Amino acid sequence: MQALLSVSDKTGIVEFAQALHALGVKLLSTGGTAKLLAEKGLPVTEVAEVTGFPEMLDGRVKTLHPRIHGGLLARRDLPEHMAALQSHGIATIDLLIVNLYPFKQATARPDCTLEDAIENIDIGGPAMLRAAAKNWQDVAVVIDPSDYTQVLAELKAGQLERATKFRLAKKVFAHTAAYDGMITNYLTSLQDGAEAATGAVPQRLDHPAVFNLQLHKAQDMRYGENPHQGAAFYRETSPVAGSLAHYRQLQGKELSYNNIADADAAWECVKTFDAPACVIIKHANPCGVAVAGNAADAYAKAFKTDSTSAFGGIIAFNQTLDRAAAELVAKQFVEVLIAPDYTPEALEIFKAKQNVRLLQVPLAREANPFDLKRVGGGVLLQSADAKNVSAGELRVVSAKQPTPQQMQDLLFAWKVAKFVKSNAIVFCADGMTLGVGAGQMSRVDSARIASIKAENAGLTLAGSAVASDAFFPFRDGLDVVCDAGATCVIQPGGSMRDDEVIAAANERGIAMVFTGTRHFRH
Ligand SMILES: NC(=O)c1ncn([C@@H]2O[C@H](COP(=O)(O)O)[C@@H](O)[C@H]2O)c1NC=O
Repeated sequence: MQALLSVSDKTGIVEFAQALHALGVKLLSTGGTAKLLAEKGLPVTEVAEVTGFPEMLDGRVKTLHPRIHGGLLARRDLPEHMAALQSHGIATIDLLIVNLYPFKQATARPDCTLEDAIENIDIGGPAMLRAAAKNWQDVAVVIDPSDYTQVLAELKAGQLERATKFRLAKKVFAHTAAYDGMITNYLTSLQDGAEAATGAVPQRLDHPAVFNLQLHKAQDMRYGENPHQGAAFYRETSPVAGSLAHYRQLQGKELSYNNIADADAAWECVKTFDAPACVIIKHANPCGVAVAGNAADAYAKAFKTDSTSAFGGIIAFNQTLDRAAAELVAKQFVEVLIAPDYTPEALEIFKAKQNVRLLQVPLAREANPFDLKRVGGGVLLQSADAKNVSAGELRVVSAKQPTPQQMQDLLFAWKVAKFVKSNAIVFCADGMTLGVGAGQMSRVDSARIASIKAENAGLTLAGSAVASDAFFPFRDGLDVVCDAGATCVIQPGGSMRDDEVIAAANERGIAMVFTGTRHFRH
């Protein structure tokens, strides 16, 4: 058996080659890899010896030769193929271990010139990978050091399983597709004229002309948004730290499509708070959000907002879920719970409720690199709404100044409003939501609904703070929230009739602050 080793990422390659050698496998290798193996005392034949050509053109041509590609591509079951190899003195290559030039790492460097990027496009590597993967029945191909262990174990047991060889081949085509996708994303993101500026770091457009994205199936689902729709959950190759895709399910039934969508809404919202927070989501909207001194108190407050809607909700915490919080949550019907961690006592409590899906997601606040939304025949791509307004950015536009307590409530309400579908109106006080109006076509209706919901929950809006995700186009919406009892309002401002709305705030004697940014969410 002959193996060809040619790797840029040399992690584990020496140990792997030593084990192959111990199994009697003949080692063939390219420049840098061969040098490393030889230094470790392994008998290795350089590819250049086989091809009869030195590696040339700064490594651009090393393995691109019939003596290599013949050895990879010949079908062992076809006598004509084997005869052709024999007549040309070509030996078969039965195992290929290749990983590619680090294009991603190179282009991530801020000083990467176009020339650097181009030199990091691997040519010979993908050619060999594709050749071996095409001939997967006869050639095993390994691109990922994490596969070394399994390959060795099977070789030691006698031979590589057919299923393993097919899995490795599929992995190769996914990998080379992603690699070419990455190159295309980079090149088509370059501004016109980038090709002229030799030695300079090229200007890049925010959105490439061709956008490739590779997603990996994490799980099939019983159905999609509705039972007649099929569905699966796909994960990015490297999801950002702290994103839902990193979840570990500790117990409970299989996650559904709606569970994952709602869990994401809950998790993204709860992550924005520093204090212990709890978010209860129903149909992608928060129906209760609160901060408190601990997780249990945060839950108790969040539940009060709309205990009817909280039934069967998706509940997220930004703190370890402890016994006190678990005991409270366990009293209600909950579909999914999300927390950075659970104490053993909390886990014990949910053991008796095996239907509850418990997700553990490591907490980190990195924003997603982009947002993507399907439309007929295409997708809309935008940067994530990562804007978090700070107190310093707010502009008080009313005659009345908000008190420090009001300012705190306003900022809390504003954070929540960002996660409520537009038009969003959110009444809050003392770090909890009192009434949430979501997804209405009219802002006035949203305001009315939010106040009706607070009334239904028996919560007073007297002295409350209100957030509106976008500006009040007229004073009518403001009048509704004032009539309900709000004494301070936070909104982006920017309406043609801001003057009218500010005059209304002054007339009603409330404090109003502008954020300068809005948070539409559709
Ligand atoms: N040009 C070629 O024929 C060629 N053959 C293999 N490579 C790559 O060379 C790298 C290994 O090089 P070395 O063993 O010299 O460190 C691998 O990433 C492999 O994918 C090549 N390099 C680039 O195209």
